[in-house]
Amino acid sequence: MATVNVNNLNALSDLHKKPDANFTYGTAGFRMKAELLDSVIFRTGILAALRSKKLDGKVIGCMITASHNPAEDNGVKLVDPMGEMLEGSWEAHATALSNAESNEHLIDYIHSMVSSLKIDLTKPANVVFGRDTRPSGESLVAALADGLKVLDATVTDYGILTTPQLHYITRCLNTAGTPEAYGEPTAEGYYKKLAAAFKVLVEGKTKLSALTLDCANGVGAPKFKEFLPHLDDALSVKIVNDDVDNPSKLNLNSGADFVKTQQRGPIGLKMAPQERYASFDGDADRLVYYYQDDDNTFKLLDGDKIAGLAAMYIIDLVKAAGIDSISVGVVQTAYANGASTQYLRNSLNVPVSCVSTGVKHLHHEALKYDVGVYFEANGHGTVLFSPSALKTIHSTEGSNPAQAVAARSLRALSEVINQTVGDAFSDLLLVETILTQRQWTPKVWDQAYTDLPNRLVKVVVKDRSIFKTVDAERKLVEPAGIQDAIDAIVLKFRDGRSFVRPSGTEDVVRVYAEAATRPETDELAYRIGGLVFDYNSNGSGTRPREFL
Ligand SMILES: CC(=O)N[C@H]1[C@@H](OP(=O)(O)O)O[C@H](CO)[C@@H](O)[C@@H]1O
Ligand SMILES: [Mg+2]
Repeated sequence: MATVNVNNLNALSDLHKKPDANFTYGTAGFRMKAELLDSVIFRTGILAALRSKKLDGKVIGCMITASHNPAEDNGVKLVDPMGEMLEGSWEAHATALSNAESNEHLIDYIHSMVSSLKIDLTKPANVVFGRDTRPSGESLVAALADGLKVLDATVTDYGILTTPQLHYITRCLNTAGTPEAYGEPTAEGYYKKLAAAFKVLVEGKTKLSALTLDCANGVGAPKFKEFLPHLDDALSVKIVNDDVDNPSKLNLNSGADFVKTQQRGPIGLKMAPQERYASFDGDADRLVYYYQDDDNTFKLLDGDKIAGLAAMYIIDLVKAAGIDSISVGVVQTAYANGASTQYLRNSLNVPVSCVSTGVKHLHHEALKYDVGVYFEANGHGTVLFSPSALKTIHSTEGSNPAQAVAARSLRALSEVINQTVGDAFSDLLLVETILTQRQWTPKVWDQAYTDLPNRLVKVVVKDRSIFKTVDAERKLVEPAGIQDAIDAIVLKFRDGRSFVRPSGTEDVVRVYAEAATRPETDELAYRIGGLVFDYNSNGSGTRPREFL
């Protein structure tokens, strides 16, 4: 069995010493204050090389970003060969490597992986990486490169990219020269592919008024500016919050997460009634839309609304193309608004699955449908076309001109939508396609259903690990008895629904509540919040005043 060059590892690892901290590779990879990340990223480089060797030298992607987190944070996520998230069973290896206390422990763990996973160290390792606009990215890339040197990986640094661009590039590199070739493995190739498909989709339609796009002062801004010229004149976009030269502004009072959680527009953005607005998050994999109604109320068109719009459109298009062998399904999490689930099931008659929080769960479930639409309410999602659906779409010519046009649109749609991961650019083009095809204002889109008022509350507890869930995180089985208490409260509220789960990314327990009216929703959320806080005296700090 080949072994790791210990001298090489020692010399490199000494440059990236582990601080006194404990790390976990979670739903969003590693994510924390950037100053803690140097050793974690160095070791993630080693893991990426091991993963590539395990997969016979297939290219693994590595993205340095902390998405919607504040500017001082950073993080890292690995991308598997087809552009999907790192296989779940490797997350534990990432965690173990990052926590090895000494070089000896690190080497031991690598060797234990080599033997238990039968990794052939003589195989090549190929890794590509990119980063968002965070200032800490540059030195973290250097740590990553050192980690990759440990196992002599062949690397390509793609510089500053959006997260979905790196997923796209990874898939392109691994499919090049095969019948599944995904495209040119460059940002330029990505722009060309998306733009060509979008132009087909809106050809001959009257252009909509300009969309105002908030880029959260992140990587979406320079990259969307690079992309726009490829669209020629097919779409008008006015970019705001594009100040990437002031890192402290990243995600500050702007961006998809701010808009979704605060249920308001970015601070400083003057909104005009009935105009379209959209926000990206800090690494451009999330998208939400919004508008201001005639009575000046703020209206959010979140991931659930995008999923509903996309499902409605795809079902119509499949029918219009005369195809009856393709079924559409939608995947949501428990955070999806109850009204959206009702709309999908009862108005669109599509099957809806509910899975645990985290995109990998949604992605996995969506693969079970011919066309699987998946979105988290926060705006992260995409539409997956199965190989058989693609085959049908590509072989459908249509028996009349209308069917031929619909089939052509379906083909273009499968090109415009990023098949690897939720992608704000791609999702934006999807929404703009549908609104342009239908000549809809955001208000018309919004009329599909009315969201139930909802509230998300964070509860700080002493130990969130005591909260154990089942049923796609909708029910608590531990602590014992708490679910009965929740159910008893929920029963008192019209259209009431509430669930409690520990966050996978923050040290809090989240409470979600919805009910028929805003006051009832707030009362429900704060009563459950209070219940969780008080349960077995597990609350931490001062009991929030609003808790009932
Ligand atoms: C309620 C909510 O928005 N939760 C987010 C959040 O997960 P938590 O496990 O709830 O902290 O971060 C995840 C990663 O970005 C994202 O997938 C998920 O939707
Ligand atoms: Mg993101």
